[in-house]
Amino acid sequence: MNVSILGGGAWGTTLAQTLTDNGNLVVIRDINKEFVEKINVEHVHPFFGMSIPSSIRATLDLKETLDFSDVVVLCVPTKAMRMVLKECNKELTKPTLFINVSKGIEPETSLRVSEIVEEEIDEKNLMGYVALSGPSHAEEVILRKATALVAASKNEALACKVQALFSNEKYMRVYTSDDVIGVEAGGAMKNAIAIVSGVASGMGLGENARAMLITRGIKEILSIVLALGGKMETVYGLSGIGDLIVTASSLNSRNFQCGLKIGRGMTVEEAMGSIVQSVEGVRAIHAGHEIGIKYNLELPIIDEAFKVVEGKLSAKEALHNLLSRSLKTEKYW
Ligand SMILES: NC(=O)C1=CN([C@@H]2O[C@H](COP(=O)(O)OP(=O)(O)OC[C@H]3O[C@@H](n4cnc5c(N)ncnc54)[C@H](O)[C@@H]3O)[C@@H](O)[C@H]2O)C=CC1
Ligand SMILES: O=C(CO)COP(=O)(O)O
Repeated sequence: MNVSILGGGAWGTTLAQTLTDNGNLVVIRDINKEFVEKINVEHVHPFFGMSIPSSIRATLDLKETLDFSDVVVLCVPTKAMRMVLKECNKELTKPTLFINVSKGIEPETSLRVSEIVEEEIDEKNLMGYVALSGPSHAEEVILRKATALVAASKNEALACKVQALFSNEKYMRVYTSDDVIGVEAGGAMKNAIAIVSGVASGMGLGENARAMLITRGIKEILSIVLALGGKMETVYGLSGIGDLIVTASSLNSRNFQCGLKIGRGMTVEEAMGSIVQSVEGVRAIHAGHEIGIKYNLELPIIDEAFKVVEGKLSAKEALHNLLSRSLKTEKYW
C-alpha cells in the first residue's frame, strides 16, 4: 500500500525503509531541503549516511504527501506536532489513518498526541489513530536488527492493520494493545527518566545510582500513566519499561546523551543545542511536573529534574534532595 511519512529524520527515514522492506510505497515529507535531496538523489539516510531503498521518495510538499495515501505516519518532534497537524487539516481531502511514532506530551496542555490529533483534525478527515511505540533506536532498525514495537488503538482492527503493515519475519515484530493512554504516556515519560539517568552518569555517579533512578523512575511513570487513565500492565510492556531499558543507559539515546552533558556541567540549552536530532525529554520533564501538580502526584525525581532543567538547582543539590527525603517502605503502587 501507499504510506506517507511526515518527518524524514532519524526515525521517519528508518521506518520508511521498514515499510519499503514490507512491500509498500513510501513518500516522506520533510522541511529540510538537504534531507529531501539526500533521500531522492543520493538514496542515503540523512543522519546515518547508509544506503536506503531507492524507491523511497521525499518532498518538501505537504499536499503532495497527503494526497499520496490515506495512511500518514507522524514522525516530527512533538513540539512541532500541533502546527504540522493544523497544516495537514487544511490540505486533507479524505479520511486518513494517523499513526503516531513521536514520543511526547505537550507541556502547556498536558495533552498526548492522540488528543492533539483529535483537536486539530476535522472528524471527516480522521479515519482513526494508532500509537506505535517501543524500544527502537533508529540506529539499529536501519541495520535491520531485531526489534519489537506495540501498536495501540481504541479501534482493534486499526491496531491490527498497523501491526501487519510494520511487522516482518526478518527483524520487526509488532504487538497490539488497546491502551493508547498507557503507550503514549509511558513512551513520553521514559525520555524524562533517560535524561535523569544521563545526568547521574555525567556527574560521575555509578551504576547503582542509575539503577536506583531508573527503578524509582518507573514508579513515577506508573503514577502518571495511572493518573491519566492508562493501564499498569502497559508500563511493564515494550512502550514502558522496554523503552526505558533501551533509552536510559544507551549512548544511542539522545535523551541519555543530553543528560550526560548536563551532568558534566553544560546548561540545558547548551546540551540541547549540541545534539542535532530531537531531544524530547526536557519537555517531558516539564509535562510530568505539570501533570504531577494537576493530579497531586508524588514525583520526587521528576520534580527535582524540573528544578535542574529550569536552572533553579544544580544536579548535585537535586541528588542531595532526593537522598535526604524521609525514609520509607518500598512501594510501587
Ligand atoms: N530516533 C529514534 O531512534 C526514535 C525516535 N522516536 C521519536 O520520533 C520523533 C522524531 O524523532 P527523530 O526522527 O529521531 O528526530 P529527528 O530530529 O532525527 O527528525 C525530525 C525530523 O522532523 C523534521 N521536522 C521538524 N519540524 C518539522 C515540520 N514542521 N514539518 C515537517 N518536518 C519537520 C526535521 O527536519 C527532521 O528531519 C521523536 O518524537 C522521537 O522521540 C521514536 C522512536 C525511535
Ligand atoms: O525512543 C527512542 C528509542 O525507543 C529513542 O530515544 P532517544 O530519543 O533518547 O534517542
